[in-house]
Amino acid sequence: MAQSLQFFTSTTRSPTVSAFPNHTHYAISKLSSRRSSIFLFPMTITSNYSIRASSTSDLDSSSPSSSSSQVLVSDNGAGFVSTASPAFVSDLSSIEVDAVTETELKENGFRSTRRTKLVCTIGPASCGFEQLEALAVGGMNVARINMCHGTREWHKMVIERVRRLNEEKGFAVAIMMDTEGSEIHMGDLGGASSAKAEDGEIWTFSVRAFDTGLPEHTINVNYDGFAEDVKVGDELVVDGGMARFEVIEKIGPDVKCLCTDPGLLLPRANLTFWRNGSLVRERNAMLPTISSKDWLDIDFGIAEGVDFIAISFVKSAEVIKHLKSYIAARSRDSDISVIAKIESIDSLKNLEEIIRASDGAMVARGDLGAQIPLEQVPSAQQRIVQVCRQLNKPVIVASQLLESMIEYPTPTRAEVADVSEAVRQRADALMLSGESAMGQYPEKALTVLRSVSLRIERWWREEKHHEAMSLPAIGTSFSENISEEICVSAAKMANNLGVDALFVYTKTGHMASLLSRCRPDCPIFAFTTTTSVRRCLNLQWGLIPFRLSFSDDMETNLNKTFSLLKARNLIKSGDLVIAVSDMLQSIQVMNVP
Ligand SMILES: Nc1ncnc2c1ncn2[C@@H]1O[C@H](COP(=O)(O)OP(=O)(O)OP(=O)(O)O)[C@@H](O)[C@H]1O
Ligand SMILES: CC(=O)C(=O)O
Ligand SMILES: [K+]
Ligand SMILES: [Mg+2]
Repeated sequence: MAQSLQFFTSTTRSPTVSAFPNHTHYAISKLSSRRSSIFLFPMTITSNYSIRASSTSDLDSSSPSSSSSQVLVSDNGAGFVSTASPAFVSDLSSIEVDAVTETELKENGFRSTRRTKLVCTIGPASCGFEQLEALAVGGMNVARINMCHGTREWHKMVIERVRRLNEEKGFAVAIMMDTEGSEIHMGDLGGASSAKAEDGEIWTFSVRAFDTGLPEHTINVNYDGFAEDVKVGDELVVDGGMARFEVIEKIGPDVKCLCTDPGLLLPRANLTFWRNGSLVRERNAMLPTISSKDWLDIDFGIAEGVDFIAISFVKSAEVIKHLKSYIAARSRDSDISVIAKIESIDSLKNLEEIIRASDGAMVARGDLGAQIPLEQVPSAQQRIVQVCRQLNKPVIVASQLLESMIEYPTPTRAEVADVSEAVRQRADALMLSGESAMGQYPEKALTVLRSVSLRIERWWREEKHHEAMSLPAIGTSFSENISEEICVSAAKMANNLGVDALFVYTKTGHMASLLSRCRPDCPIFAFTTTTSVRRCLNLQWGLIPFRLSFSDDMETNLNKTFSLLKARNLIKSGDLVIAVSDMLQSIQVMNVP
């Protein structure tokens, strides 16, 4: 027997009626032969099962799906539906789930699926079709391309390969484009993959263009005002401390520097300047967050239909709002999520409003560690992860998670501990940078992220470390508040009853992220109507996104889903499931028939 708790509100409900529970009364009613329900309703119900909660903001009843056949066509993000050929449409009753999820579900059951999502930066070590496929098989949820490196043609090729992989092999890998930003950095070392600066050497940092190759011990700098701004005696820090120099002389566009801390110089490494022990920030403050080159890259990203655009060196919420309206005006049908990279002092100062304005955030520890003392990075990370969770925005922990694996096939114990801590903090996603872009062991590094995530997640569940994080109400309307309450209650019920999975039927994805925010013990099957929403859900903790054409009738949706999932051995009779949806504000508890 199935049981449900339903919340009914009317479209005309006055927003001034505030104390919802005080205005409700309780009734128990039989809905159907196999489902009994508890109604909480603030008004007289005139007919029972046909009433829908239509005041929810997450409901789009104009969606064509409400009249279409209720067929599960989940390819788990692979885009079969939008590109479906007529031949494929005739076979819509099959379920396409990506190979990784399907294997995990079949072999280990619901409870053991990985909750933490994985992002891999793609570079020369991982851009081949087979290499990308190996990463997809290994659990890559999002492929990141960094516009600091490579040509636009190269990025286009990577995007096309990922798309082809999704289409041909049924994966669901989303694409994130990361902007270069306009911080000061070195040039590309004239084609060399690295250069070694030794103690006591004199190097020239110059804004001149060298047509005939770089002279020895010379570094190009991308910022024209560099030679004017810098002062003799300044400390020049490469990549947050990979090497250090002291400015000893200025000669026109050239700045002579003495190497004081030897180290490896990598192409386009970030440069910061310190004067009397403080970071010199005026220079960067004058540069726009989104440079003219970034705008061209953003146009490219929109044209290519990437799923996420990550903005480097965000200083304020304004730039995010500006970009979001720019994207909205240019890409009417696609939903590109904007991720704010937290990697500067200003981004920490304005953290809450930046995150509120964004669709997600990245703890970009590489540059962050060059701007604040290293020992402050862990607490900044914890704060960013917490704020994101509270504001219901996905958060990625990035940089140097497994840095030693660029060269070695096993991580250090300290690196494993760092990954564990990010998983324990319940970040939505972990990111590989150099490890997957140019390291020797991209797949091995991904395997480490995957196995450490699985182990720590399981340990966390077994030990019942339910953190008592208070989740403040974030919705601005009454119906949004109801959705939040439903998700909080459903997640709590799921934990207390030990259910196998939460099901959420959501058109915008919002209900799914509200459930994810609660970090329940069981996985969340998120059924949504569009491929772009589903790919964005790929970044969120614990969500297993499916594409499903569903109706507003939950009974039909559930029966259809059960039979389609059972046919693929993804669920079995007797599994205990809790379902919520944004069509009918209800919590339904049932055993799979
Ligand atoms: N498309 C690419 N082509 C060549 N090398 C790349 C590419 N993408 C990344 N890399 C290499 O991998 C390293 C790490 O990549 P990552 O994306 O973290 O860049 P980053 O330069 O550290 O800058 P950011 O602060 O934007 O992350 C880079 O320093 C570069 O050497
Ligand atoms: C990822 C990134 O941009 C950083 O760590 O600086
Ligand atoms: K970048
Ligand atoms: Mg950075």
